[in-house]
Amino acid sequence: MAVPLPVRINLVSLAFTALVACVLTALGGYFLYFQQVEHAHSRARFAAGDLAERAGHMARLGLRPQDTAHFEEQCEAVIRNDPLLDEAGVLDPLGLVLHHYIRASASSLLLSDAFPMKEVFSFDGMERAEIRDPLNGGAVLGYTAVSINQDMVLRQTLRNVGWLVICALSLIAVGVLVQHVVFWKALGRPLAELVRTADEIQPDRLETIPPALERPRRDDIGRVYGALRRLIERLQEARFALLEQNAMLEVAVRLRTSELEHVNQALARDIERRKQLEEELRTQANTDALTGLTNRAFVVPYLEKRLAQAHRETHRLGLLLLDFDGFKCVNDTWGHAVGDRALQIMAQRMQQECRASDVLARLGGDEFLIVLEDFASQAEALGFCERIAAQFNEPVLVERLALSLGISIGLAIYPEHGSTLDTLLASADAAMYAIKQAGGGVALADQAFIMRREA
Ligand SMILES: Nc1nc2c(ncn2[C@@H]2O[C@H](COP(=O)(O)OP(=O)(O)OP(=O)(O)O)[C@@H](O)[C@H]2O)c(=O)[nH]1
Repeated sequence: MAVPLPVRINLVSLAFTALVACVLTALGGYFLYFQQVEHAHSRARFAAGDLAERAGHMARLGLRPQDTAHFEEQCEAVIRNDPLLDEAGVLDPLGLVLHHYIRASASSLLLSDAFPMKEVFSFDGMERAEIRDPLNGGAVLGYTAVSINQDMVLRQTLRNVGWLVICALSLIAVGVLVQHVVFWKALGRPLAELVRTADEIQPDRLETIPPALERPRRDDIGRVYGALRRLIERLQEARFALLEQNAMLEVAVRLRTSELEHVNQALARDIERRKQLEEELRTQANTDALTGLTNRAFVVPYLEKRLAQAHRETHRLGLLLLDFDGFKCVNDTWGHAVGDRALQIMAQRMQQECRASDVLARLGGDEFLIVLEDFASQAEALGFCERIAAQFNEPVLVERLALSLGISIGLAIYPEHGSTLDTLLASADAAMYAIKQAGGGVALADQAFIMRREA
């Protein structure tokens, strides 16, 4: 779980304050100890001086230190009156201990004959004074020495340090409390509110600024609130612009879609028209405009295909070449329009005579061609030719005119009269020409003629 920022700040601050307090307490303890030591030394100096001065007075009265036991009491009084002192003594000029008192609880005995004189003068825990003889020009009569109570110095120092620590801890506790209150009010609560407010911001609820951000604040948090408010305002603007753009985009897409639909429809119509046109063109290309029959362009490739199939399937195929007789005369006598109409009527008659499997084509002028299929014999094919020719027995009625037309038909049969389109056409043409010379009718191709051409 994340620790809130104010608590973290407090913890860091607490750790730092504790560190500072520890350092200050250590320095204070060190200082207190030396103060205490210095105080004990000054007490020892004073006691040693006092003892030496009393000994001087005694010497003025003619009593030397070694002559009176009064100094025993003096030494005891000094030690009893001051707990900071441990031991007091009077020594002769050579360092021999004349009078001496040591506290019962003292840890070690310093002033004894075993304690050398030079140690007395150099030992750090002891203060000394000279006993001067006022009657003898201040000659040295001996020495006084007072040692300090090290244990007591330490105990008192520790006691003082203890108080110091208590004071420091109390100060830290108060400081932390104050800090916590200050940080929570100045930072924690506003930050928590800021986080809650930021969490509540939703894209669809940007219309109103959260009330917490409207409250005026003059501190740094207030600046953060202001920044968040400005951010929301910019988001509002951006969202509004986005909605506008979306709406415009939707309209543009709708327009474009409808445009595309129109274009698509127009394109579909175009394609359909083009297909129809192509179909018409194909039909036109393969159709004779006057009679509506298929034309030469269609029938020649068709004939080639049927010939190939007949070759594969080994069946017969009939080819009829037809040419009107006396048609020029109709044109010349009654005009081209009457000739046209006669051509149309005769084409219709011939077509009616054909079966679905037969193909009638106009090659041009008054020349026609029929592809004949499904016949069992030459006689059957010739019978078909006769029926076609019989259509010309009836006069052709055009604009109250009864026109008489003849027909010459040359019949060539695959494979008897030719195995290729050219030879079949030539056979049929020769037969048709021959019968025309004979005055019209139906003629079967001459096999001998064919043999000659193919040879
Ligand atoms: N009305 C009309 N006449 C055409 C058309 N195409 C060709 N012709 C005419 O048809 C005639 C055909 O000539 P021919 O075959 O010599 O006429 P014909 O009188 O039948 O002579 P033969 O075939 O020898 O019996 C010509 O006068 C052409 O000008 C057409 O589309 N319409």
